[in-house]
Amino acid sequence: MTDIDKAAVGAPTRTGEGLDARLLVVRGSFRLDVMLSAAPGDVVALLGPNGAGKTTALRALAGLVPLTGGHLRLDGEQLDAVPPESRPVGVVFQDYLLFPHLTALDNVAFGPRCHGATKAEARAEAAVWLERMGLSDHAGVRPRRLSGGQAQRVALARALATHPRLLLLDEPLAALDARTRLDVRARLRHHLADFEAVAVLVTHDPLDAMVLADHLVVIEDGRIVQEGTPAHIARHPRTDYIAHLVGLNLYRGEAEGHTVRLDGGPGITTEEDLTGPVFVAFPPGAVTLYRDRPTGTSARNLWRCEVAGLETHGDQIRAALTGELPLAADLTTVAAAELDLHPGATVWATVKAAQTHAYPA
Ligand SMILES: Nc1ncnc2c1ncn2[C@@H]1O[C@H](COP(=O)(O)OP(=O)(O)OP(=O)(O)O)[C@@H](O)[C@H]1O
Repeated sequence: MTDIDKAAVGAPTRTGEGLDARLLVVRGSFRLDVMLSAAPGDVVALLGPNGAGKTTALRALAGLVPLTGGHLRLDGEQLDAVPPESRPVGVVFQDYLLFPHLTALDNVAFGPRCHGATKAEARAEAAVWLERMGLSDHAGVRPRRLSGGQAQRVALARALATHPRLLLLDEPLAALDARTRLDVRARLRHHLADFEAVAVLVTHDPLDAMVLADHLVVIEDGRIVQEGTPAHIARHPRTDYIAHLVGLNLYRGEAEGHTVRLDGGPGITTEEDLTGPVFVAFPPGAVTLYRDRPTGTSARNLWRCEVAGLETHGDQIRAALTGELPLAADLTTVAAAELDLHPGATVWATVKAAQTHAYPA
């Protein structure tokens, strides 16, 4: 099954429920052209580097940026021409965008009120949502007295209180510090699991995407370069950007049996027996480094490299290597000291065939 086949898992149902969109937006020299489909209950994450077009896609779904072409259907209804305020869409922005002069309760009540509820109904609904967010005690508080995590929970309550058929989240955790982020991520996961409509999340952070979404859409330069489940994408990256995100060395070449000949580079011996264009990936932790050419190693892959740079990576040292094969290798601080690694040092890198993973390109 290809990645595009896998996308069908999140396709709208035959009754037309869910999201079915082709977003074509031209802004100056930038062109976004992405197809998005999702069934009710799906959480889709748009992931990609700066300037890839994620926010433009989200704003197009919200109606804040007009479509240059394509279509946008939600639960069978054509939304292209529906103004943003009339769309059944809830939006949560990175910087919350709460009304500073309204209390938390009235911020949340604003959503239902705009959708026609009476003041009393809207406030009753808002109280329920604040309670679900664990914020009943803060109902009378204005935004400037809320922490970042609390403000983001109010913003989420405000979006959910309108019972949107499409929930859009633009980098919802980006403004939070690491600890708050953990807490809000866990809560968000819980609320998204209960959410019965389609949710689309924009993020830079692979962890947010992996934890929160069941379908990832990776956008680079206005186009979808890969989509599928988080587990599939983490194991089968198809671009350097994704490989880097999930922490893998990635190469492209031509397989003949257990050997993959890289374009203009050396061969890699792999576990898989394949023929034709393939990707080969292996984690930096699978690389063993030696200062002298090792003898008697059972590893099938051996390359002569040069250390280009060293940086700490968690409790490990990550070495960037150039030479026969550019690669990243992780080693302990003790090992790095024993090998006397420094930029410019020559090293030999080995990787066992069993630790590589090859798959058709
Ligand atoms: N108002 C605008 N007018 C013209 N071009 C714009 C406008 N806003 C954004 N762009 C361009 O559209 C492209 C996509 O931007 P967008 O903000 O959608 O990317 P992104 O993936 O969300 O990036 P980031 O992660 O940095 O937010 C960029 O090249 C940007 O320069």
